[in-house]
Amino acid sequence: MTAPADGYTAPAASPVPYTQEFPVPPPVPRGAPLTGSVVRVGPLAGLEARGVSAWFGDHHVLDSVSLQMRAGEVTALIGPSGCGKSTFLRILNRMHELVPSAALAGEVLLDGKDIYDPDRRLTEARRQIGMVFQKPNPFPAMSIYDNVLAGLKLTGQRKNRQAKDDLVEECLLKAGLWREVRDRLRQPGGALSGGQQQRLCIARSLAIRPRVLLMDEPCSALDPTSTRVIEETIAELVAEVTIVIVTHNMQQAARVSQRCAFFLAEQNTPGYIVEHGPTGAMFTSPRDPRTADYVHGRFG
Ligand SMILES: Nc1ncnc2c1ncn2[C@@H]1O[C@H](COP(=O)(O)OP(=O)(O)OP(=O)(O)O)[C@@H](O)[C@H]1O
Repeated sequence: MTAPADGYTAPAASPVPYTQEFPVPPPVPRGAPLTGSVVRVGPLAGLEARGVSAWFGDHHVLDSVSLQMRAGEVTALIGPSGCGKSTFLRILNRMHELVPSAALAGEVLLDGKDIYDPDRRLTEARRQIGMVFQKPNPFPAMSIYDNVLAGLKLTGQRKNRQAKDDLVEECLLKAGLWREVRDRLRQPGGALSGGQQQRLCIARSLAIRPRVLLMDEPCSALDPTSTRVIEETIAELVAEVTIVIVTHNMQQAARVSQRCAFFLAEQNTPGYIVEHGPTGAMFTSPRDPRTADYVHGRFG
């Protein structure tokens, strides 16, 4: 990883206290029991970014971002458009390097081990750290059943029929979709509603047993009811997979996350983290007035 030298220094956060009340909605209960047979995955894993900077060609888009995303928690990345949240998320599972002009510096540690270590395989990092995108992207002509299993082929895993059936049920159950589709598993994924397609994508991600799930505005294309279902799914999943979510919806960040990081890119400077901490504190008593302005919708 190479870093162009550009002499940029991130502005220091202001210590001005902020006291206005913010109506934080009640959080979705975490780790509620799932109905059905659930096979637990491996131990929970934490993710840590250390001094991550990113570029697209000469465009410096992230500057020295450090953040701990704790095991078994939902961390929400918030901030105005263009401040580098999606870029940061894509760095967390080595997708950033798919862009030909992209460069980065820093470390991303999964359980203390750098996923960018040259001795570690790229496919292993992507298997352990799954991604759900803004727009649901199931394979539209492929059956619901085969969509769930699609990642297995990519990772070279082979299973017998019974093991596949069990895995499909388990993942659809965890994604909150099983009851709606159990009688039509052979129908195409493209025939589902947008919200159902997004849950199918979550089920597909879970089938390869990730230790971290990255979600890039997973509800932005969905109606409020589907959004609520996905949020409940997130609350259940976090008992077994660490989640990092980018959202523009402050109510959603408050509902689903235990911790928040506020990103900002001011006046054509690269994005950086102004402030991060427990979600309740970020919304009710942020340390920096820019955080307060953002979470109260005064800009962005
Ligand atoms: N593939 C790319 N090639 C070149 N520049 C890019 C690319 N992807 C993102 N950028 C630039 O990087 C900066 C950060 O973009 P990014 O999408 O990470 O921000 P964001 O905070 O996620 O924005 P939004 O909330 O609108 O999705 C922007 O200036 C954007 O134009």
